[in-house]
Amino acid sequence: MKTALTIAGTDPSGGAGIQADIKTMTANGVFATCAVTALVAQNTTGVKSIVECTPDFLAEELDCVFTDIFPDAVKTGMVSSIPLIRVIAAKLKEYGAKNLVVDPVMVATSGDRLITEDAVSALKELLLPLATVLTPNIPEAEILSGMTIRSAADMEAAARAISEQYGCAVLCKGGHQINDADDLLWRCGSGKWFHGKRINNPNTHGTGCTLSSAIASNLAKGFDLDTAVERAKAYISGALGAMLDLGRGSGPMNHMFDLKSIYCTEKAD
Ligand SMILES: Nc1ncnc2c1ncn2[C@@H]1O[C@H](COP(=O)(O)OP(=O)(O)OP(=O)(O)O)[C@@H](O)[C@H]1O
Ligand SMILES: Cc1ncc(CO)c(N)n1
Repeated sequence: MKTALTIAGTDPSGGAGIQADIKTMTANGVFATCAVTALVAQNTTGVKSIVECTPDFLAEELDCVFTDIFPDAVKTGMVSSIPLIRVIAAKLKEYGAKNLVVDPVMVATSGDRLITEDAVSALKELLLPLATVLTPNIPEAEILSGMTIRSAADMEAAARAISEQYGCAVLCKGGHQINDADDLLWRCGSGKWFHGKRINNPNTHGTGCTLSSAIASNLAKGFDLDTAVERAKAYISGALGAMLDLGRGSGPMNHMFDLKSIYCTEKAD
């Protein structure tokens, strides 16, 4: 069985963060492992408080995974602070991690910060250059590119600039700002749009975590990046389309909407 590792923060309400990542990886047919960066007391209405793991503890978590169940792909989500980013970058390099999906998580849907302001430059300098693909939403793409994004053409310009600066592919998510379900993948000097059908579901807690984990799962299974994105979009559309309605805020999706296909998605050689 193929394996994937998520390095991220927690969500006790289960719809985002490491909990969403593990559900997504499982539902996409890979064995999920995880290293926690921060314990986040949050639910569908917002973040209450954050307790970070120490850098030494995170390093030990990563050693435990990499020396035992080596991941076929890795996803990073909430990386929280400079000392944790340093550890993550060092360990990814030390172990030669492959198929790295970096979700540059900055602010939760609720508006709460999930990375300290001073750590954004460490994220750029240390983590982005290691990525196979980055998955910024519009506000994150604006911060990474220094550009203002108001249109699909702006998304293309920003994704291209970020891709050229950090030497990796960039999936700029249209998200809730521009066209909800249409995302642009910039790779190898050209762009490709992935059009999704907009689903009228206000419960979008954890969509970013879920998409990046689904991409990592499909890379782990050996699909190329375009196909991995295509499959991840189909998965998130299914999870949103199941119209789960839980919690008092923007609720979680149904990650297990299609349980019967879980073990039938291995890539045919
Ligand atoms: N209403 C919708 N219908 C269909 N697809 C959607 C909808 N909303 C978001 N998506 C898709 O979900 C994926 C995640 O995008 P989104 O922009 O929501 O991420 P995000 O802002 O990083 O998420 P988060 O809210 O977890 O921080 C993208 O592929 C996007 O196109
Ligand atoms: C831990 C964590 N990571 C990412 C997000 C963004 O959805 C969140 N709410 N919580």
